[in-house]
Amino acid sequence: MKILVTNDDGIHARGIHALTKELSNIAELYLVSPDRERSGTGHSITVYDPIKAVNIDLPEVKKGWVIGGTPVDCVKLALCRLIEDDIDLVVSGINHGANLGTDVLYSGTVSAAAEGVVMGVPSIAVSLDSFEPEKDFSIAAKIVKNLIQKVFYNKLEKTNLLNINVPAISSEEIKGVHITKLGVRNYDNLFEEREDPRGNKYYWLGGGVKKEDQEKDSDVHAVQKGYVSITPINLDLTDYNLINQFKDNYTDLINKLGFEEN
Ligand SMILES: Nc1nc2c(ncn2[C@@H]2O[C@H](COP(=O)(O)O)[C@@H](O)[C@H]2O)c(=O)[nH]1
Repeated sequence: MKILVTNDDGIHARGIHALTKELSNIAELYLVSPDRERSGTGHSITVYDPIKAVNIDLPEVKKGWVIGGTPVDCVKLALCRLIEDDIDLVVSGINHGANLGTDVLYSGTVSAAAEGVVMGVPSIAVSLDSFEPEKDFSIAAKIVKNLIQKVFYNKLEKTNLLNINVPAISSEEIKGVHITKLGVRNYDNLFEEREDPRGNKYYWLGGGVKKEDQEKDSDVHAVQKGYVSITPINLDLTDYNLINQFKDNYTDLINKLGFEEN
């Protein structure tokens, strides 16, 4: 099995190295990682700047690159240009901090995995529910390895994206695994206002989670209660209910818009 490993916290983050150390036991690894922290970059790509790619030698990795781009650039560049072999799985993480509920819309970790699915490769995003840089990532890495080896390998369809969140507790304390839906994460979006030496105002996004979702089948609730959360995510954003509403009222809608049907 050939796995492409990436992340959004950058090559110096501990999470990606815990992941490659563990996954190198079950697969041949390729790594493409941003050269610096790219948290919160969502599905952004680099269009108007060149993307620098520098080889990196890592003991657990067949070939590795560090690039001056976003997490999605990493996967796109890897699958379209850098790697000639066929990749069986993209694994993005281990993120420093959970990516639960609506976090996934901002998350470079999840979007890098989503790009794998866009490129036709089954993909997994994995995050640890802790922002402590010295946190032990090995438990989350072992969970991902076991899930790939024992549950998902050869069973993931080409269109599958799994978002995995691991509670930051000991393996003995982890109560099990829940298959969940995306919950709701509301943030108290504290933008700190500051002033530069020339009197120009600038802002820093800070804040934190304001209210956690209490729905029992949500990813937020599972991690809160000490379970590993696995959320299957579909990239089809179409609102089929609304399509049917438009179809049911099509004639009326067209008349209101003043177009004559040809
Ligand atoms: N202060 C806020 N933080 C937010 C908000 N929405 C998401 N987030 C955090 O960003 C990361 C992005 O994920 P990553 O995989 O790119 O690191 C996410 O985990 C949340 O912690 C917000 O509205 N305000």
